[in-house]
Amino acid sequence: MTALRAADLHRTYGGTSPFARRQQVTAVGGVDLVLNPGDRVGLVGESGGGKSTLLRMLLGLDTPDSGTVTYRDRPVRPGRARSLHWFRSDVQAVPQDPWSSLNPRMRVGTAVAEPLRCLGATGPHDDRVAEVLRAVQLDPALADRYPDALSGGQRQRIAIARALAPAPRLLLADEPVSALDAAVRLRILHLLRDRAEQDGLGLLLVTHDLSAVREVCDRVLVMRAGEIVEQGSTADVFRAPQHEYTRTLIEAIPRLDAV
Ligand SMILES: Nc1ncnc2c1ncn2[C@@H]1O[C@H](COP(=O)(O)OP(=O)(O)OP(=O)(O)O)[C@@H](O)[C@H]1O
Repeated sequence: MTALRAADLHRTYGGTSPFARRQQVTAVGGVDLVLNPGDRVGLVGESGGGKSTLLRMLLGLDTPDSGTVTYRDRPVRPGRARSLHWFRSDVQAVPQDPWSSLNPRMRVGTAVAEPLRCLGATGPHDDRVAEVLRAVQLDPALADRYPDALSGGQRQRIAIARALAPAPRLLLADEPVSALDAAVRLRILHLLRDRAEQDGLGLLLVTHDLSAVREVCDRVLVMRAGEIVEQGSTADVFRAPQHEYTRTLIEAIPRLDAV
């Protein structure tokens, strides 16, 4: 049984009046995608290509205009939190923006434990919180702090720790290392890769940065203007990119991976 499956997803933004129709943007125009436990899939493309929109539909946060998202053959649709527990306990997300994703009035430890509480796990959760903070190379003592006192890179790692806290089977991460310095970035990418290889976590790494995909993923999807223009094993796509757009992305890889 396939875990997460998207079939022919479409999502357009803009109004339906004759005037507004001219301003419509097709954010996602017919995407198919499959993610199973243990998969390490990179979804790459430039800003505005539709990656975040696709991710929101995969997570049941947005409704496609057409097409379906299923998890273990059950439909995934936006709805009340409780009606999605069956899905959220297996599929977690790392949001793109570590500044807005953390409640400034909630201590870090409470924020990291939040998915556990929401999913009905009985506490105390202190040990699990300390474990996942250590996994993302943060001092567990940060649990007592408020997000305002933390750097962007620390917040980003807290968002990753929080997503890992309920031990999901799949992790959908939107630019999860964009705020990290080069050395920490590599360690976090390797943590994600190890979770996939050793624990069978299925990973969808959404990024504009192909070097991150090369570190972590064995399969890559290249998205442009709402469509997957190329896909294949990471090795093949890097060795012999078929699409001009993929070649441009590969040429743009920053030389940070020498750290
Ligand atoms: N809420 C919205 N209303 C109108 N247009 C939107 C909305 N969200 C996204 N778009 C448009 O849809 C297209 C795809 O955006 P999306 O954020 O999915 O791309 P992306 O590849 O994730 O880019 P980024 O990496 O910058 O997040 C863009 O043209 C964007 O302007």
